[in-house]
Amino acid sequence: MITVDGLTKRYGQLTAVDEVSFTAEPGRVMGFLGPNGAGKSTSMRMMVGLSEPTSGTAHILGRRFGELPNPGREVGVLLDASAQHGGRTGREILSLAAGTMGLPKAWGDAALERVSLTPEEARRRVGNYSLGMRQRLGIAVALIGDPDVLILDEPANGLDPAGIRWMRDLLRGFANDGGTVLLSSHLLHEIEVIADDILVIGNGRIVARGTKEQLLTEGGTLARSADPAALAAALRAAGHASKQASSGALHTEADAGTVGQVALATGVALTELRAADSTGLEEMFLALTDDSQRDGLRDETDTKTEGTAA
Ligand SMILES: Nc1ncnc2c1ncn2[C@@H]1O[C@H](COP(=O)(O)OP(=O)(O)OP(=O)(O)O)[C@@H](O)[C@H]1O
Repeated sequence: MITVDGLTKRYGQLTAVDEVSFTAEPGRVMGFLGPNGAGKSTSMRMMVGLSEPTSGTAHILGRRFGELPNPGREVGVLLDASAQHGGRTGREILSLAAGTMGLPKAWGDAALERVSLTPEEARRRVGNYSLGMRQRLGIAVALIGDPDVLILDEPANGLDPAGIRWMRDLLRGFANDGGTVLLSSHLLHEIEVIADDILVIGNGRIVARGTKEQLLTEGGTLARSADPAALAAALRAAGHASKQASSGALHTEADAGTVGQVALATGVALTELRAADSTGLEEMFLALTDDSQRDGLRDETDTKTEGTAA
């Protein structure tokens, strides 16, 4: 479990992380989503003791990172896959990590296997690795101590779609075995594929949180019809706001059943009716992060959209 309470980091006038609080639960994968510069890396660095918070606390399994006796046995961390020494082989890097944690060398081989790096690849120098291979090696280093918690900053960076699916399965298995996963990304699709719970950060503040299902449901409904203006008016009369999405379809918070009933009663033929799913989540993500980036909104606290899980 990871418990973060009021975590704040100021650099001079800039508040990079502003009163961030959440709990990441065992058995679940939490995605930490936000645009570039939103404060994800700074938050994670504070969680693992690489940066001192201005205020607030972060606990992993009930203790500050610095209080963990052998941190790599409790929490696996990947902050920057390019940070490994390019002149070393993958196997050497894992041997060093095993040595630091006081683990048998064989644990390095087990970690390599878990991330599907072959023995031949492990004998190559990291300087010759693709970005995706470096990410796999970084995850192997995070996993080597058999920790209960994983904190991964942009681990899907450089992975192709098959690689992202592989990572989803790996993290799903880790969580199913009772582990806690926190991973960041600035790409909605990655988080949508991998995470159970989503925490959205914009301009240092949490702007939305909830299970993926909650946030998808909050994405509303998309309806395409022969007469969008008439459908929009009928929805409005029934108490449901709508707006034209970029695709031309109407986007409304009403559920699909309600939209169907309204269309039937109004005599407007529907040509498409579906949950807005990722389109809705994307629009929400863009709107929320745009809002949080705008000057003047930084001091408002009532712009949050809250689900229940985080
Ligand atoms: N050491 C530092 N000194 C001053 N400002 C910093 C420092 N580290 C980060 N920042 C600023 O804090 C803000 C948050 O940066 P952070 O790296 O946490 O964002 P991020 O969400 O991880 O972004 P990205 O997706 O681009 O990695 C940015 O405005 C960044 O410029």
